[in-house]
Amino acid sequence: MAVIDTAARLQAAAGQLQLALTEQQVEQLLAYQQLIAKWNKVYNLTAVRPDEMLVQHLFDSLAVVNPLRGQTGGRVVRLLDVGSGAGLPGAVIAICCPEVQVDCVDTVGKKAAFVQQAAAQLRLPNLRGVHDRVENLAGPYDVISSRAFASLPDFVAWSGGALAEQGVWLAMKGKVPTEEIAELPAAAEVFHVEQLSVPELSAERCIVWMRKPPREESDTGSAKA
Ligand SMILES: C[S@@+](CC[C@H](N)C(=O)[O-])C[C@H]1O[C@@H](n2cnc3c(N)ncnc32)[C@H](O)[C@@H]1O
Repeated sequence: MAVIDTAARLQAAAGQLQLALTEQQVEQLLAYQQLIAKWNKVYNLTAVRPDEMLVQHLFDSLAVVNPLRGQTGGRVVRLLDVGSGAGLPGAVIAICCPEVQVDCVDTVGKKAAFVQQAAAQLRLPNLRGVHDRVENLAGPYDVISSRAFASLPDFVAWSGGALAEQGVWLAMKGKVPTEEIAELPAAAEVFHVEQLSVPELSAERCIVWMRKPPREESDTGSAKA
């Protein structure tokens, strides 16, 4: 009964978010949530209680899927989810967007191993768990996402080396982080702050979209002396 209720809530949330999920994707999302709940004690994945995971983890992550598609236009892209923990939002993106190749990086080996295990069990060839510090990754990735990871200045500083020249950062935040935006280094600029509405959640949520500023001619070495 509980499973049926959960599936119905998930379908309703997907409808609210205007996401067309296949039956298989709904099953994968529910199975993913169950995997987190099952392995949480062993892998120390999340402090969120099992009965809160549907909204706080799944719905929250599902809310970024259409905004992401708005940026990529449905193209095949590489996405790096930084400080991904149990795979949030990376695993949810991998389930909903087969065209997105998702790498979830975390410094904690157990968490990266969990994502690898989830990818195998859920049969997701586009999902990979990477055990490393983001600072060590070179990419290039078209999109770099994070949720509950770090301040915006730290996020872009640590992951900038892995972002493609034309790539974008997708930072999931609660209230618009005005102070963090003001403290961004010159190497990153905000081009959009997108408000999100998460089903069954009254808290504020937004995406801060950032990119590398266009290079000056002098940066490219093509300017005349
Ligand atoms: C608060 S958790 C957020 C997990 C997940 N994104 C979520 O929303 O549930 C932050 C994660 O960042 C990881 N982390 C911290 N510094 C990191 C770094 N330099 N590179 C990769 N992962 C890092 C931690 O191990 C931790 O799992």
